[in-house]
Amino acid sequence: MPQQETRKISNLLQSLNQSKKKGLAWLIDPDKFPSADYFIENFDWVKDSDLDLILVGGSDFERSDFSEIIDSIKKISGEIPVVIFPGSQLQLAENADAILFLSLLSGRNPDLLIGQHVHAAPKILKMGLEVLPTAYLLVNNGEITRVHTVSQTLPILNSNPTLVKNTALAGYYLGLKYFFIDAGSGATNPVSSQVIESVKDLVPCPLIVGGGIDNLEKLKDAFEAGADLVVLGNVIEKDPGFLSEVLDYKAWYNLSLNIN
Ligand SMILES: CC(C)=CCC/C(C)=C/CC/C(C)=C/CC/C(C)=C/COP(=O)(O)OP(=O)(O)O
Ligand SMILES: O=P(O)(O)OC[C@@H](O)CO
Ligand SMILES: [Mg+2]
Repeated sequence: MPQQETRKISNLLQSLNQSKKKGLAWLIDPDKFPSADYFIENFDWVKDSDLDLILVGGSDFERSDFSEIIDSIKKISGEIPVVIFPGSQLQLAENADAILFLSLLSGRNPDLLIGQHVHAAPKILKMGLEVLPTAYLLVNNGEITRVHTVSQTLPILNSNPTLVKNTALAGYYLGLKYFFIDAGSGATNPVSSQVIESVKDLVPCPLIVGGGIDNLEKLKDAFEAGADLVVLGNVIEKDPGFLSEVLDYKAWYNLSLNIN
């Protein structure tokens, strides 16, 4: 029987959702992972920060050293959970703290709705990873990013919040517990506030938002629209210093929630 004893990340996401405090996740793309030394030199301070989560995954990753990369990340993560954000069932490692068990609901590619999952499930059971059943929706202004190409699916349009809502509701009725709306890595336009608000109003679950969020204004828009956890990837690759700036902003934002 699967043992679902560890619920550390589940509790973390639920508590962000219930407290209305905002969380930040840093996405590390293993394809672009520079070296363990680069990480320690530039990000050793992260273990003492209030970063909520580190996600690791990529659309194209095919190397066999996924768990070595996670080991290197663990050197700078301290108590911050390291969670797999898998592009495929090849991105699994038992030294991670949990896995986003994604089903790509915005598309109609059966392999990403249930196929990869059947291959991954017995491996995950053996590894004893905490599993986070997650509805994954790609939503943007029609741009084709890497994840669309790899998944052979089209995004739902920001201009069609009704379809996003109906898709999220179907995911909720299927029993999925976490919702991740992603514009795609490096998207020019992030998920719109209207889309975030409409899912937030409908689904009483932790809401993760990412893709193309590359400045504080876009981060603020996502927080205000109702994202519980915002994912940043490309912007940190381009400007590692932005991570500390954004963490300061999150601290200020959460403090202002207490005051208002
Ligand atoms: C449940 C398991 C084990 C697998 C299923 C995995 C599913 C459904 C994946 C959905 C489609 C997919 C390919 C998602 C990839 C998401 C991801 C990790 C994106 C990270 O960003 P990149 O797109 O690699 O960024 P760059 O374009 O910057 O390289
Ligand atoms: O790299 P960015 O654009 O921040 O996107 C992060 C993540 O949501 C991609 O799946
Ligand atoms: Mg990638």
